[in-house]
Amino acid sequence: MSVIVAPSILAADYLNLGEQIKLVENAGAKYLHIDIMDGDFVPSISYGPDWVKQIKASGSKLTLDVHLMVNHPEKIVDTFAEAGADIIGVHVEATPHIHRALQMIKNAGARAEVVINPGTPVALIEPVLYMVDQVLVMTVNPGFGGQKFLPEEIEKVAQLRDYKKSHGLNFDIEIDGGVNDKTIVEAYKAGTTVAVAGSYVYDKVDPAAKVKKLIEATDFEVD
Ligand SMILES: O=C(CO)[C@H](O)[C@H](O)COP(=O)(O)O
Repeated sequence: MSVIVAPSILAADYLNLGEQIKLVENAGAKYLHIDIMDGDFVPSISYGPDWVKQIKASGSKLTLDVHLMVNHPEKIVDTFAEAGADIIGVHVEATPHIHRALQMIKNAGARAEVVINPGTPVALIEPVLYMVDQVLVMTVNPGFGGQKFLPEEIEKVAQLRDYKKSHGLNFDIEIDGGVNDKTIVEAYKAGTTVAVAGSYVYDKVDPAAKVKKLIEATDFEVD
């Protein structure tokens, strides 16, 4: 068993996006991570639902893992589900209506993900863990690629793994930010099942080799 690799297109070469996606898919990535940034919840602005629609229509078999770094995500979850998002992640910090936002994602036929920032404890999302398919633990503060991995976030992964076991739940645990073939190892041991990697994969050198390295680095059994 290895971690599921989710390359983040934030660091990709946008003028050759189709090719960049094929490279990681052929190398063994199963998910493609698409960061939606609104310039408000996070300082940056990225792209919108048309990107998801076009990637879906490109014939890629990758699971489209859409991370909404936006305030009031419940206003746009339907739009992204219609565009073809397979997984939609919403930040607990971005809305007073996290339960409703997750319900909307599920009603729209996508997999529901709740996301926590480094400053947010796991306890804050415990009331909604029974209804999610995936939890994303941010291992950097969201908004920018290329930041340094925060090792203290691994403890939250372990807490979530223990919660899953003690409550008989089966959600995936994803990490995002500063992931490389070194930082992934302890996070995988703690219970990470999906790893987002942006700049490590798409550093313009050899994205396929980087995906393979992440898979190889986690090619061992954990309980
Ligand atoms: O959510 C994110 C930043 O907020 C991204 O997924 C980002 O692409 C991660 O990049 P890197 O792997 O370079 O840290």
